[in-house]
Amino acid sequence: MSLLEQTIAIIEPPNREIPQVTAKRLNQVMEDDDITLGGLRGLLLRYLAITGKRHPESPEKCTVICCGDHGVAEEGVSAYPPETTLQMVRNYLISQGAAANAFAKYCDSELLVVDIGIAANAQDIPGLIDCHIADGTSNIAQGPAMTRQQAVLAIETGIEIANQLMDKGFDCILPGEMGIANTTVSAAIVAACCGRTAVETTGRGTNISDERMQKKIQIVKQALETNQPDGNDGLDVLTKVGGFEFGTIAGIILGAAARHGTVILDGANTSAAALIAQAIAPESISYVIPSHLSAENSHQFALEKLGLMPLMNLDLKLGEACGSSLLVTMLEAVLSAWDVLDKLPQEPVETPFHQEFMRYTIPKITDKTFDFYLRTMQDLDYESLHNCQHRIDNLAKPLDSLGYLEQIAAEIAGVIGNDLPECGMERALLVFTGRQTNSLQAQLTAAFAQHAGADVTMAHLRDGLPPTAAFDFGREQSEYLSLTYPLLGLALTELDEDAPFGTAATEFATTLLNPDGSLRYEADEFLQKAPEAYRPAIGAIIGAIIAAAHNSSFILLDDEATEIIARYTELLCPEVRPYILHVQPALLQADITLPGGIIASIGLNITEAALHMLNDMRTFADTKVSVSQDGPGVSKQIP
Ligand SMILES: O=C(O)c1ccc[n+]([C@@H]2O[C@H](COP(=O)([O-])O)[C@@H](O)[C@H]2O)c1
Ligand SMILES: Cc1cc2nc[nH]c2cc1C
Repeated sequence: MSLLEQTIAIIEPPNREIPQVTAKRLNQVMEDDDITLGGLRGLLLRYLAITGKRHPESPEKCTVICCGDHGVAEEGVSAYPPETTLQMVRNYLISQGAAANAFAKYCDSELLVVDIGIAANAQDIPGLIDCHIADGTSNIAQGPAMTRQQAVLAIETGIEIANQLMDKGFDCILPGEMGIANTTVSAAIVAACCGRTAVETTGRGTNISDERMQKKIQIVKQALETNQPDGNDGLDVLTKVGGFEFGTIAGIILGAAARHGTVILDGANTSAAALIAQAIAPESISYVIPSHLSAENSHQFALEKLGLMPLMNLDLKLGEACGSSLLVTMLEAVLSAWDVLDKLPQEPVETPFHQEFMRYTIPKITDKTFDFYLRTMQDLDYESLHNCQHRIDNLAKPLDSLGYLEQIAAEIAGVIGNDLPECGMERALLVFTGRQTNSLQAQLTAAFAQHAGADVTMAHLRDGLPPTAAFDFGREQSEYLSLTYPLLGLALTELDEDAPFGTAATEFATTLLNPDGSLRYEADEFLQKAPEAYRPAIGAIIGAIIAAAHNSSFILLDDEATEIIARYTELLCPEVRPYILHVQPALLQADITLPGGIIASIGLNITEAALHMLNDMRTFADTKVSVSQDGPGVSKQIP
């Protein structure tokens, strides 16, 4: 039997009992079905099924960037010249200033770079793993990409990589790829495997112009017509319209699945590779975890066919394991929360929160106080923002390819007035609570905050005072914290006596939003329309937002209740808008309904990734990578 056949033969379904008992235990401890970890619960159960352990060790991660060239590049389907593949490989291993380097560092993953078919002699590059099959594939618009033997070799190389990594103790692989023109290839693979047209699956790749996009669609169409790949035969698809790196990633998935290892998918290209693995051995996909939805058109179809739901949409268009690096930190957070939950109530962990209590006195607050804040609100430092954006545009990646992460980094530069905000900035969660905090909620808040490196202040609200008192309490707490913490998560919890986690978000949504999700009231009337019991919470969050923005802190929002209050605050005071990061559902589509700072903590992790991009990546000029020759990158990237 060949290595491929042997591997397919031993892939078995993942463990079924562990996720079942875990789900039962979660239901038992969390009590309330309405208030859930949402998509984090599915992520946890899937990972436990893969590992077959109730409490696995933290994942041992390895990022593997598979690099190959594509004959179809000669059709002019990319914004960058073909030699960019080799230049980026030098960047990974010599300059070490690529997104792959920054994100591996961010999530503490080992980084490997594999030559599976670069169209150049790359042997002088230190550390490059030589699995070279050929100098690039043949042009798929003219005929098959490779021979069937080469396709098997590409896949078996991936299996061997997975085996070697598992032997060394790695159990979580984050595949990535680099290959100019390979989004033309993935568009063809997805069209073949998902029964879609070239128009549906072709995307902008490295951010190409409208004109080139039309050309690219025609080339994908031609590749499909010329080769007639059979979508049910993974090897046929790979041979005819594939690329070497797609075969290697498919092999990594098969090899990891055979050894009960995890593979976290990144964008459209790794998902196209997963379609090939699925066609060869459907069960292998049980060992795969999705991360984000790429902006590349083919991705949604691939994920649908794979039966996978991503938890994030960050508008990423890059193949260097960026989204998977973010997902793995979310996985680690939920694993540590699960460790804590499963030991309750016998062994609670410490919750080292700073406690603050609202006074009984009524502060002298008038409209003038409010006006003072609004009149003296600082403008963003637009010079820092623009300088930061200029650096981001010139980091060695296609223009805008890191999507919302780019926006977050530039916005923070503007908020704190520094062209290059550093990694590891001080961060805190300010959580307003309506009563003595329920111990389970406190344990969850502590677990997620600790993972995000955030200090926590529990700020206790009191009933029976006018909303101005709560406004002043929120203002005061936030003003104090924002002196020390440039990153500040704002959250609510425990507002309702009867429900252990509170039902605030649902009630906020039903009373303050229209059925289509838009805001129901004008800014100045919403406080009167809000349920009486929640007015202190609303006042406190408004006060906290305005004071944090006033003191130039970057604000991260939490559950739907804080989201709604923030949206009204933005109506009331549009100046606060650029200071606020909306986390769920803007970036995170996980339907987490637990309040108490869990979503804000994930927002802090996303922010940290954006800062790693900004600090650890290097520019085109530094790394000698070719700049864009087409599309919006032409006017912005400097060689
Ligand atoms: O995987 C994705 O979602 C993805 C989306 C857009 C671009 N890419 C990266 O962009 C490169 C291919 O783009 P192109 O335009 O040359 O086909 C390749 O090196 C990929 O890693 C990757
Ligand atoms: C052009 C280009 C394409 C890429 N694909 C993945 N990383 C990349 C980086 C650059 C610079």
